[in-house]
Amino acid sequence: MATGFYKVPKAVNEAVKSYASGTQERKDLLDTYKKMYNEQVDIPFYIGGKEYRTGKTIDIHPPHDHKHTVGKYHTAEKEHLELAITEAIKARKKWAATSWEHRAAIFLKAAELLAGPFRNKMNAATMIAQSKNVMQAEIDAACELIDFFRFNVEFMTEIYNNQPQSSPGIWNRMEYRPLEGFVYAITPFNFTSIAGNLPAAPALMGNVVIWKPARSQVYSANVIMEIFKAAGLPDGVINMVTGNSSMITDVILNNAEFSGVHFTGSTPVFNSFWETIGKNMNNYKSYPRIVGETGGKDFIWAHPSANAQEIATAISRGAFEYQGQKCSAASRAYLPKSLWGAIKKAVLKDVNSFKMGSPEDTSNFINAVIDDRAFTKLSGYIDQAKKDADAEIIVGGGYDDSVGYFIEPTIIVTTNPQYKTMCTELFGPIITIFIYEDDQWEEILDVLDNTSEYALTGAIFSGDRYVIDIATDKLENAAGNFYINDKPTGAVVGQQPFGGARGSGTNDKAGSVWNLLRWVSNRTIKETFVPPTDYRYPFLEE
Ligand SMILES: NC(=O)c1ccc[n+]([C@@H]2O[C@H](COP(=O)([O-])OP(=O)(O)OC[C@H]3O[C@@H](n4cnc5c(N)ncnc54)[C@H](O)[C@@H]3O)[C@@H](O)[C@H]2O)c1
Ligand SMILES: N[C@@H](CCC=O)C(=O)O
Repeated sequence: MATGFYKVPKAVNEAVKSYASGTQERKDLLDTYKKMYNEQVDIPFYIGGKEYRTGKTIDIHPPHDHKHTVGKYHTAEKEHLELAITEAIKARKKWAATSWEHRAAIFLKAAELLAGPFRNKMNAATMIAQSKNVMQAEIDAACELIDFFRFNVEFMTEIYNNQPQSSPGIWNRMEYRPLEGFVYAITPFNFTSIAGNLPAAPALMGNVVIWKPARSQVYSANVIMEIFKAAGLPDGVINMVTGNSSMITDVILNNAEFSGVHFTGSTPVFNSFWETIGKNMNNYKSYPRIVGETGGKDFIWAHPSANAQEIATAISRGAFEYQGQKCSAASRAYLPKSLWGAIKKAVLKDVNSFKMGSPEDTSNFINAVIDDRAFTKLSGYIDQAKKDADAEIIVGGGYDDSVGYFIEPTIIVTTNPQYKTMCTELFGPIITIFIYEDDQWEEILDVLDNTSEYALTGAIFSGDRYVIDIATDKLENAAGNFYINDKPTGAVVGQQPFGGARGSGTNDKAGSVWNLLRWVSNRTIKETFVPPTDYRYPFLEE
C-alpha cells in the first residue's frame, strides 16, 4: 500500500548511441548479431507465465537472407486462447489491486534492462527478424521502447493526480480503475517499440492483456517477453500468443470479458475488428475501448520559397529509411516546378549513393522488405508504373528476391495527381512525385487534402511564414502529425505524440496521457463527512 505521494523519476528520452566505426558498442552489437544469427531459437507462447510448445511450428527467416533459419515459434490452438483468457482474468484481481508504484517500478525496471543488459539482444533481434540497419534498430527497439516505458509511468501519475474539486464537508475523489475484463493487444511487424508498448500501456494502468505479435516480429517479441519477466511482471498479466491471427482474434472478440483492443496495423484489418465488435456488442459486459493506429499515405509538400536541398534530404530519409516501412514514411510529394531541377539532382545523388544488403554490413542504408508478400506487392506496382503513360520511374525500379526480399528505392514521377501510387498505401521504398506549376501552390493543397483516405503524417516546406500559416490551416485535417520544414517521420515519445485520424486510426496518440486514459474506467467517489439527518429544507416550517 502506498504510504506517500511518490514522485516518479523525471522521464528523459534515451540517448541514441552512434555505433560509429571503431566503437566498443558497435563491436558488441555486431558480435551479438552474429551469435544470434547462428543459433536456433525455439520460441514458445506464454500463458499465465508458463511456456507452451505445441509442436506446430513456423520457421523464422531473416528477410535479407530468406533461405537461412534462425529458429521457429510454436502456434496456439483455440483451446490455448480460451486458457489465455481464463489465466488473464485469474491474474486480474491481484494485478488491478497492486499499488501503482509497484506497477511503475516494473516498467521503469524494464526500461533500464533494455537500456543496459538487453539492448544488444533486442537490437540484434530486430536487425535479424525485421531487417533493420543498426541505426533503425537502435531508434526503434532500444530508444523508443525505453521512452514508452519511462514516459508512460510519468503520464500515469499525471492522470492519477488529476482530481476533482471538493466542497466544505465533502471529499470528491477520482479513481482510475482498470477496465473490467482483459485487453487485446495486436501489433504490427514494423516497430519493435510499438509491439512492446501496446501490451505494456494497458498493463501499466492495471489491466491484464492478451498480446498477439505479427508473425514476422515474433523473434524480437520473444525478447520483449524476456524483459517483462526479468523486470518482475507477474504471471498472467501479459500473455503472448502466436498463431493464426483470424482464429485468435475470433476467439477473443467473441468473449464476454473482452474489454478493449489496442491495435496498430493496416486500416482494413482494424475495420474488420470494428465490424466484429459491433456485431458482438450485446455479448460484452462493457462497451469495449477500440484504439487503433492504422495506415497512412504521408506527404511532403513544398512551396517555391523552400530550400531544395532540405526537401531532397527529407525525401531521402523520410521515404527510404527502413525501406519506407514506417507508417509515417513519405510516399507522395507535391513539388513546385521551379525547384524540381535542384531537388531532383540532390535526391538522385543521395539515392544513387545508397547501398543495399544485409544489416550485418553497416554500410548498407537499405535492407530488405519484410516478406514475400510485400516483395510481390511492391514489385507489382513498379512493373505497372513501367507500363503506365502517366508515370515515369526516375531512379530505382529494380528488385531481386534470390537471396533476400530486396526492392530498390524507387522514385516515380507522375503527371496525374490521382495516379494509383499517389493514393494507395504501398508500405515500401517507393515515393511518387507530382510536379505542379508554381502559381498553383494553393490549389494543390486542396488536391493533397482530398487525394487519400488517410491522415497520418505530412510535411510542408516553405521559407514564407504567411504560406506556412495558410498551408497549416488548409491541411488542418490532413495529418495527425504535421511537420513544418522537416521530414514526416521520426516522432519521438514525449515530444511528438503520434497518431492520425480519418482512415489512419482513432488518433489516441501512442505514448501519451490521451492513450493511457483509454485504459481506465473512472469511478467518481463522493464522501460526505456529516450527512444530513432531516429531509426538509431549512425554510420549510415544521
Ligand atoms: N499509425 C501507426 O501508428 C502505425 C504504426 C505502425 C504501422 N502502421 C500500419 O501497419 C501496417 C503495417 O503493419 P502490418 O503489415 O503488420 O499490418 P497488418 O494489418 O497486416 O497486421 C497487424 C496485426 O494484425 C494481424 N492481422 C492481420 N490480418 C488479420 C486478420 N485478418 N485478422 C486478425 N488479425 C490480423 C497481424 O497478424 C498483426 O499482428 C501499415 O498499414 C502501417 O501503416 C501504423
Ligand atoms: N515513431 C515512428 C512511428 C512510425 C510508425 O510506424 C515515426 O514517427 O517514424
